[in-house]
Amino acid sequence: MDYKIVLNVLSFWLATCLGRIFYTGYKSRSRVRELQRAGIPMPKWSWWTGHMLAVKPFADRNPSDAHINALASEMAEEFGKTGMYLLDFWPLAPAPFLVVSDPKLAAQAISKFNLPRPKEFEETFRAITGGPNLFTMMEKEWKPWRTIMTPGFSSGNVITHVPRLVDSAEIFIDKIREQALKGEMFCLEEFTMRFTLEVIIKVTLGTDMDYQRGHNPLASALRNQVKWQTFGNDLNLWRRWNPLRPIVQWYNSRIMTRYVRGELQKRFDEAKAANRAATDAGISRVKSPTSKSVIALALDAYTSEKRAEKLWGRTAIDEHFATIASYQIRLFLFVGHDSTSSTLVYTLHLLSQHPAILARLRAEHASVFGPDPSAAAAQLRAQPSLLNELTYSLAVIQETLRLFPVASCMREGRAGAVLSDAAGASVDTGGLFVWIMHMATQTNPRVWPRPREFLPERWLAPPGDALCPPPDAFRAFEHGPRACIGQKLVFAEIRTALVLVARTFDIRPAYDEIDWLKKEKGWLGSMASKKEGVKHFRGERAYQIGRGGTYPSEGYPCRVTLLEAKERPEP
Ligand code: HEM
Repeated sequence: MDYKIVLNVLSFWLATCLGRIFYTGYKSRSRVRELQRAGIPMPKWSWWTGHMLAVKPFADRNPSDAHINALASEMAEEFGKTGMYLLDFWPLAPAPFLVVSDPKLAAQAISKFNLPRPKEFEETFRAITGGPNLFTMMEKEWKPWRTIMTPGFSSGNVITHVPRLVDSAEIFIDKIREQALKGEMFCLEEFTMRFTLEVIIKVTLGTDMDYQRGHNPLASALRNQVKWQTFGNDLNLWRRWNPLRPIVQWYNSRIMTRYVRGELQKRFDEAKAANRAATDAGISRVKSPTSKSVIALALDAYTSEKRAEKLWGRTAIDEHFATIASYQIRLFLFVGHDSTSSTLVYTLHLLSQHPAILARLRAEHASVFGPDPSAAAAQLRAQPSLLNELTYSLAVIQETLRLFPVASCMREGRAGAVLSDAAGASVDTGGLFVWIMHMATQTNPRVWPRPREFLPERWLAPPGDALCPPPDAFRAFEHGPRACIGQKLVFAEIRTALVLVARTFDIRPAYDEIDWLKKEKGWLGSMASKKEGVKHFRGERAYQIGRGGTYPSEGYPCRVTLLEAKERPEP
C-alpha cells in the first residue's frame, strides 16, 4: 500500500516535471517561430534542435576552443546585417537570445530601457562571490552598494594608488627580465595574471599579498574557483554537471571567505582606532586614517550613513555589512584581475605586431619620462598625474579593447521594451535575452571605418573626422548606470605597466614554436595536426578562448629580449 503511494507520488512528480519542461520548451520555440514569421533574421532553425545545428559550420571553420563570443560575432557578419539576429539554444539556455551588433540597438537596450541583467547570473556568480553583489543585485538593492563602492574607484582615488601600481609593475618586469635572461619561451598570461591579481588585492583590500613572488591562499583559491566554474555556456555536459564541483568550490569558498573577512576586520579595527584617537584629541573625525583602499572608503561611507558612534562602540564589524561587503570584494577580485590581465596581454601582442605604433608609444614615454626608461618608475611614484599625459598610450589600450573586448553584455528582455533596427524591424524583447556582442559591435563594418585594423589614432581623431569612433559603438566597459566601475583603474594599471615594459623589452609571440612542439611530441601531436587550419580566428593565432572571461589562446607563448640602450628612442 505504502509502496503504491510512493510510486504514485513519484509518477505525479515526474509527470509534472516533464510537463513543465515541455511547456517551457513549447513556449520558447513558439516565440522563435513567431519572430521568424515576423522576418527577424536568424540562421536556419528547426522546431526540434533550434539553432544548435546552425552553429556547426561556424564552429567547424574556427578553432574548436574559440570563445563563444567569437563565433556569435562571426554569425553576426552573416545574419546580423540589420544589427540583430536570433539564436535559440533551448534547452541549454532557458530563453532565445537576440544578438545585437549595432550601437543604436545596444543603446536602446541599455540607455533607453535600462534592461536588467538576467536573474540566472545570481546562481552563476554565487560560487565565486559567495552571494549577491554589484553584478547580480537588482536596482533597489544595488543602488546603495554602488554608492558606497564608487569612491574607491574614482579617478581621484585611483591616482593615489599609482605608487603601489608601480611597485607591482616593477616586480612584473623583474619577472619578465628573468625569463628574457633565461632565453626560453614562456607563457605571458601567468605573469600578467599574477600582476593584476596582486594589484586588485592591494586596491580593494589595502594589503600587499606579494602574489607575484610566491603562493597566496586567497589568490590560489580564487583562481582555482574560476577554473572549476561553469558559466552556463558549456556545451561539454560533463563540465556542466561535474559532481565534484560543489565540493571543490565549497572548499575554495571557505578559504576566500576566511581571508576576506579577516582583512575586513583589520580595516575596521584600524578605522576604529583612528576614530578613538581622534575623539581623544577632541577632533570629530570618524574617517579611516591613511588607507584609500576600496574597502576602507566603503567603511567610511557606511559608517557615516549609519551614525558612526554606534558602530565604533562594537568590537566586531557590523555583520550585515561585513557579509555583503565580502561578496562585493570577492566580485572585485574576480572581475578585476582576469579582464585586465587579458587586456594587457593583447595590448603587448598588438604592439609587437605593429612596429610603427610601438615606436610612437615608446617615443611618447621618452618625451614624458626622459630617455632613461629605468628612471620612469621613480618619476611616476613622485608624480602619478604624469599618467594623464600618456594620451597615445591610452588610445592604444582603447583600440586593443575594441578589437579584443573581454566581455559581452547580457540583459533580460521585458515586454514593452521594443528594439527597432535601421531596416524598420522591431522586436519586443519580452521573453528573450538581449545579448550585446561587443566584438561584433566594435568591429561592425557598417559602423566603423577600417574595422579590423589596429588604428590607435582613431581615438585621437576630432569629432567630424571620418576615423572618429561613432557614438555608442565602443562598449568595452558598457554604458549607463551599470557600466564597469573599474575602468579608471584598468587604464591606470595598464598605462603603468606599459611605461615600465615597452622600453625595456621586445616581446614576440611564439605560437609557431608551440604548435611545432605539439605536433612533434606525444599524442597531442595527432590532435594538433587534425586541427591544423583552424588555429586562427580572423587570421589571428592569439585568438580569444574561455567560457566566462576571454583569455589569449595557449596562455600567450612568447619570447622576450631585453632592449639594448642604443635601440631606445630619443625623447
Ligand atoms: C579590461 C578590464 C575590464 C573590462 C573590459 C570590463 C568590462 C565590464 C563590462 C562590459 C561590464 C558591464 C557588463 C554588463 O553590463 O553586463 C562591467 C561591469 C563591472 N565591472 Fe568591469 N571590466 C574590466 C575591469 C574591471 C575591474 C578592474 C573592476 C574592479 C573591480 C571591475 C568591476 C566591475 C563591476 C563591479 C561591474 C558591475 C557594475 C555594476 O553593475 O554596478 N571591472 N565590466
